[in-house]
Amino acid sequence: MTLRRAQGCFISLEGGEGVGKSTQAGRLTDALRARGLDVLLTREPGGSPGAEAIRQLLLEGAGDRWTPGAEALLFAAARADHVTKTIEPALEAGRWVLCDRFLDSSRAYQGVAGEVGDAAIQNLHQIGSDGALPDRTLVLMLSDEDAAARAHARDEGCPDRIGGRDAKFHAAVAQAFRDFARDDPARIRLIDASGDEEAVTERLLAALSDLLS
Ligand SMILES: Nc1ncnc2c1ncn2[C@@H]1O[C@H](COP(=O)(O)OP(=O)(O)OP(=O)(O)O)[C@@H](O)[C@H]1O
Ligand SMILES: Cc1cn([C@H]2C[C@H](O)[C@@H](COP(=O)(O)O)O2)c(=O)[nH]c1=O
Repeated sequence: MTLRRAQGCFISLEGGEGVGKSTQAGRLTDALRARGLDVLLTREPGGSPGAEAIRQLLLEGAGDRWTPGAEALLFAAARADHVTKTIEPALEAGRWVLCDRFLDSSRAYQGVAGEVGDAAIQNLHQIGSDGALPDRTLVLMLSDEDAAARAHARDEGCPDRIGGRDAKFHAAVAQAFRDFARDDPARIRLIDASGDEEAVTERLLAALSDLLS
């Protein structure tokens, strides 16, 4: 489903742990605002009061706190609240929405790496959020080693419930994002996340050039 909007665009930033999404979400928001756009920066899980409460349930506690299916349902419930309360109203008001993670994180983490299955994740998204999709999804890609080093340095060795999963899980997440981009090149673009922050922001802007003209 295409979300109703006056003139705004819905952009999601995706990728594995530590690739620089949150850093680039802030930088890209500034760059788009400097072009005169009214941008709402939001994130998942979270982005509305209800979804932020669910974020705590998802990211805190023991690794086995939820079954894979329960985890997928919680992400879908948080997303449904976020889409209804935050994303849709902003797009209807003609704003741009930049979202740090969205559906493709559930497809990669729960659907593929967590083995719930892509079709099941898409079904939950249809039920919860009417299948709403971004206009463009930019996936930051970094070698598994460099991403793990960045995340480790940032977290000081104390990752959250999902970030702390093993290297095999995170490699499966990264491969899933590559596969999604191959299967849906019109929406999903892979972006090289290596090098300095400014260079990465320029690559992201280049991947939005058709939407900015
Ligand atoms: N281009 C870059 N070069 C070097 N370090 C970077 C770069 N971009 C971000 N970092 C650093 O890497 C760490 C991870 O960045 P950030 O938190 O933005 O990643 P993320 O993709 O949002 O991670 P997560 O999904 O795990 O929250 C931070 O300490 C950040 O300062
Ligand atoms: C939206 C979404 C997120 N996750 C995971 C990915 C990360 O480990 C955390 C979010 O932490 P961040 O520092 O805000 O990136 O949650 C997931 O497994 N499934 C999802 O749908």
